[in-house]
Amino acid sequence: MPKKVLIAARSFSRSKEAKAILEAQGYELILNPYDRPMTEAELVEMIAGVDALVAGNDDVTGAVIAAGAPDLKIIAKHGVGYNNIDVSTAKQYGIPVTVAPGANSQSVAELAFGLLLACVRSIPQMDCSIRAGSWDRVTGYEVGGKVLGIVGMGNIGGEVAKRACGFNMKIIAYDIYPNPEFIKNYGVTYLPLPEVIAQADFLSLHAPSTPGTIGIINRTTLRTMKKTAFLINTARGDLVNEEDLYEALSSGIIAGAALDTFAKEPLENSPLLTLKNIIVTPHAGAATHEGVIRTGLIGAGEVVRVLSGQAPHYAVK
Ligand SMILES: NC(=O)C1=CN([C@@H]2O[C@H](COP(=O)(O)OP(=O)(O)OC[C@H]3O[C@@H](n4cnc5c(N)ncnc54)[C@H](O)[C@@H]3O)[C@@H](O)[C@H]2O)C=CC1
Ligand SMILES: O=C(O)CCC(=O)C(=O)O
Repeated sequence: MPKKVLIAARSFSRSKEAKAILEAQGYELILNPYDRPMTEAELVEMIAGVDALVAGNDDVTGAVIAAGAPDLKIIAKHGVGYNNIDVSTAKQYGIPVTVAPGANSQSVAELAFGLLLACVRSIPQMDCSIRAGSWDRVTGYEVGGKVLGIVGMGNIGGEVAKRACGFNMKIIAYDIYPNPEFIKNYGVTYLPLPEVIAQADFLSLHAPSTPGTIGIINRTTLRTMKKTAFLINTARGDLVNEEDLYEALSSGIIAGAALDTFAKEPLENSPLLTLKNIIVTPHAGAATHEGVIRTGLIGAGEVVRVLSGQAPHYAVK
């Protein structure tokens, strides 16, 4: 009987390089039949008898893991943010959860920077306006000399800081573990979170979703931001209270925002979509050809290692 790998992560299933590694082992690949992340119920229905699960942003709950045990030997996250996976239940069943550290950092950092520039120069708004028959120029702002605040200075935050140096920005950051390399290489100044939020002209979020970060951008903290500031969130939607952000954007508390991630995805019928000073993308930070290949190769390698009895390289602790 061939070993079975359920590939819920749609990016992985489109990566012939990653799939080839699994196919070379003779595994049977079962693909996510939906054109979106899988729900708990859908995963529970398909997980029985599966040896490995490659998960994207699918709902890998305790019920899914319980339904997969004892056959399920590994959950390989196609990416880095594993807040959608019930790691503690996986641990109880002795199932390692692996990630692909750094594999998509460049892709996400480039999108974050693209969003930052799109916000401050109103790029999507001007594109829309020309298509509607007008030739109005929006006067924006330069980013050189402005303060970029980064919350979560890890792999992605570091890549964002590297790019900000090229734009001659002043970089301030908050992280629970300051990294001296970022101070040395990119001139990052670490500050307490309230100071980063208050001083930033652009506030870019790159921390994981944890009990310590959920809701860090809320009514109270938004009111401490500059009125001219822009918020960029390519981390996780639940870092931002969306109702409070709507209020802040519609009443001029901050100038604008760009969001790639949302509390509930896909984003549907959100009041945020009625605002002109917001740009949204569909959790596409990691969606580049290069990033998907790197991420898939790491995930496939982890699956092969575990299914052949070896320890994974990048298991979540
Ligand atoms: N939009 C997208 O497609 C993607 C989004 N992401 C999100 O970005 C996040 C960051 O990714 P990486 O930089 O690769 O992870 P990383 O683990 O390299 O960096 C995360 C950083 O956040 C810091 N951190 C943890 N808790 C914190 C707290 N309470 N306050 C401040 N800092 C805290 C850590 O010390 C670390 O330096 C992921 O967890 C994921 O949620 C990641 C990849 C793609
Ligand atoms: O789109 C993906 O593959 C997941 C990207 C992501 O959010 C992550 O790596 O945490």
